[in-house]
Amino acid sequence: MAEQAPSRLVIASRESRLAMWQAEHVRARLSILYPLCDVTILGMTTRGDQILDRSLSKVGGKGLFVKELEVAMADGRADLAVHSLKDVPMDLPEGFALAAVLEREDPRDAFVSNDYDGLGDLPPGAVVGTSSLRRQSLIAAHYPHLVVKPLRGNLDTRLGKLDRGDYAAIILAAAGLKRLGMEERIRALLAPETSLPAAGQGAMAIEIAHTDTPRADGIDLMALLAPLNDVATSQAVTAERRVSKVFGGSCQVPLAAYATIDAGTMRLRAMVATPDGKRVASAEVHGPAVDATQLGDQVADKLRQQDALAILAEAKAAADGAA
Ligand SMILES: NCc1[nH]cc(CCC(=O)O)c1CC(=O)O
Repeated sequence: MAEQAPSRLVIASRESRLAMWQAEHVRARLSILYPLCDVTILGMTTRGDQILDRSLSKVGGKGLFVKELEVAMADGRADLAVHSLKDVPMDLPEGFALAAVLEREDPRDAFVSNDYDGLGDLPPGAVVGTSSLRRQSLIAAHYPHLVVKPLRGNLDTRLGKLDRGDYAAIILAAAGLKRLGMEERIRALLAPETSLPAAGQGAMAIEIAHTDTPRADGIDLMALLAPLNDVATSQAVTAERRVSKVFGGSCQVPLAAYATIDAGTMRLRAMVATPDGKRVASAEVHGPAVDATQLGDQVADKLRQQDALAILAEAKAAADGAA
């Protein structure tokens, strides 16, 4: 039985093309589930979208993409927010919760270039664009002859900078390109063995304001949105985000965590590295997918045994030094 829906629901979203695509996807699915409910999208600009001249890890991290949307929900201007899960901090502010994690798109990193077929084809000194510390570390570790330069902005901005010739190649999440119908720009998909994905990459999440006090209209949003939750994705990202949380949980750290599930068994891989790629800790665990949180803790323990904390301290010192 479908939950009782209100006559109207408002989705808060960033205004980038990818964010709007994702909000529209959720809007369409809710309209099918609750045909009598009028679902609309409230587009808004966040601080993360405005600050484009500095690396996010230096101006406060990914939370900058979600704060304004949370304020809209707290004010009653919106009922839910759709996010790329990768941009959602590990700990949500008091009074907010994730109501659903949607089925994952391709979680891999994509190599995008107009002239080259893959990282292995780039000549020494070629400039690769990415602002992700994780991608930077991985490139430095596997392809030390390449030069990594920062690259910020939404997908169209980043592709524009590539096309202008500022970079020989750029690395982007495959999920965003696929969702926006730009899959043909992908020259190569990076195997998880080379470029282990970030926690939550490729998954969308729905956030709601959530307290013990019921809403004035008596609507149980958590129950209303539950049918959009994908159990396997939810288990995978629970494990991945646990690893991230154990190590300080932000994009200020070069950390990868990636879980796959086969017949109820999870394989969880995780990695931390210094930005120069010289020190890397990586670990892997297997176990029942329902034990996602414990698997996250186990892989974090294994990383710690390989000096992950010292590696992260070195990464942080390097980042602070560069700021
Ligand atoms: N860091 C920004 C961000 N957040 C989510 C995505 C892509 C879509 C996704 O992972 O779901 C991107 C762009 C990128 O990393 O290239």
